[in-house]
Amino acid sequence: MSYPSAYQEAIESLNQEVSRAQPSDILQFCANFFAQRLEGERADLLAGPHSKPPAMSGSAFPGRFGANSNPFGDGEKLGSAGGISNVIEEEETDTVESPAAPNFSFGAGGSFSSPFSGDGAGQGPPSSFKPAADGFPDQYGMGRRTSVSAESLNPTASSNDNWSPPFHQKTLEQLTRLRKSISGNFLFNHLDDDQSSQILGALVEKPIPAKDIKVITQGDQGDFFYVVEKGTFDVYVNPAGEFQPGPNGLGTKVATIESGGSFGELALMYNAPRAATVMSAEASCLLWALDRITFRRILMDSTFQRRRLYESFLEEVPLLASLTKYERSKIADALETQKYPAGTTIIKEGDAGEAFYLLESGEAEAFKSGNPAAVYQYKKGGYFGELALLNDAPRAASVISKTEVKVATLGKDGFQRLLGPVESIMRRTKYETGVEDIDPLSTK
Ligand SMILES: Nc1ncnc2c1ncn2[C@@H]1O[C@@H]2COP(=O)(O)O[C@H]2[C@H]1O
Repeated sequence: MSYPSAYQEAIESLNQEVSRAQPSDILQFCANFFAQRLEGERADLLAGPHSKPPAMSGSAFPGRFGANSNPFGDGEKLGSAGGISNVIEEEETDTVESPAAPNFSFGAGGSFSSPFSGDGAGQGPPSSFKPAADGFPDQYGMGRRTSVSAESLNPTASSNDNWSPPFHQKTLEQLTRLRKSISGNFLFNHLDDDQSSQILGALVEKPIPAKDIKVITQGDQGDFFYVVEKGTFDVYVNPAGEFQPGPNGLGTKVATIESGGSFGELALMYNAPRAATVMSAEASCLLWALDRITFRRILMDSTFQRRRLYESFLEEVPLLASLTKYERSKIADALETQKYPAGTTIIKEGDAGEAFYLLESGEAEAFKSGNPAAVYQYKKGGYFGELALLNDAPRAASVISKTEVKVATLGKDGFQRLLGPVESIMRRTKYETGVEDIDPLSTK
């Protein structure tokens, strides 16, 4: 008997997924698998003519609450737009619309309807999900979907399939604002021109009119990555692994994200439940939302590689030991590696300071003019170049490579934004001879 090719393709995809995931509850797994494929196709149809149907959106892990159910128990709020449940504000009578829908708007009658159909997703986390002590889930990567869709077979842009990103028309004024918002974001640093214009086309503007709007709810499925154009957002982690109703349901505040920053990448990168709840900290905020598939196809590759590349090295840097794993990943996003042969002047005394350096391998030494002996020695995991940035002063010494070295550099902007929590540790560093003589560390 011959089967329709679409059916054969679907069954093959399911087989691959089952053999990789080895689920214990086969029926639930298959039900979720097909429900989510359907969901992806419908979402795409509703999103308009520019987008092509993804083979599958969402994660295939069986949710504690079953496919398409809301962990907060209000199954009736499930929306069809975006194929996912409404969100977020338990108290709100939300009208559900896909944030990707061109005609997205807030609800009638002046009451806010959450724009985030994607992030109120009904799929709860697997019951084994628990965040680590630092709020960063241990299981990241474990539930990683590796098959099924074109997206996940090859998450990077590839010429051998017919995927193209959604395109949302923008005014010149919107484009100018958008370009400015992403210009300082390290995740967008490594895009070529084509990728940049694809990302600019795919982002959708999302005004957040009020304070305390939950954009992301911990434990939910994630469908969008967000860039902050205006306003601030607070990040909360509940040690139970999900947002819970009640006065302490948010958990502890772990971070604040400001304009130019971004959030919501973890769930998309690792196919994991949302690791934190993210809420507007003031009224009149403005976000740009990027759909999961475009994020995975265009942005994820470099982000993922960069975080992996620096993960183990940054864990061994004593200066960064007090940071959470998440704070270290944000540093990894911003680092650039450079190699220098032995005898290279990496930093020149008296110059203006533009970057901070972590020594990835090799050895280097600091020298001060008039003194032929080295005043400081650097080994793997050491850092230099902080004084000029901390004090807005000229370089206090020259740093010269003693062997071939590999350094990870962090620009001034990243240094100021990401190393705030360890500033006091850097200020405590005692230079044995010379450097502190001309550097007014002690005056701070
Ligand atoms: N300490 C933190 N732990 C986890 N997530 C964080 C933290 N600080 C900020 N976030 C962001 O909060 C987001 C919640 O959704 P995601 O898990 O997709 O991605 C998460 C990160 O982008």
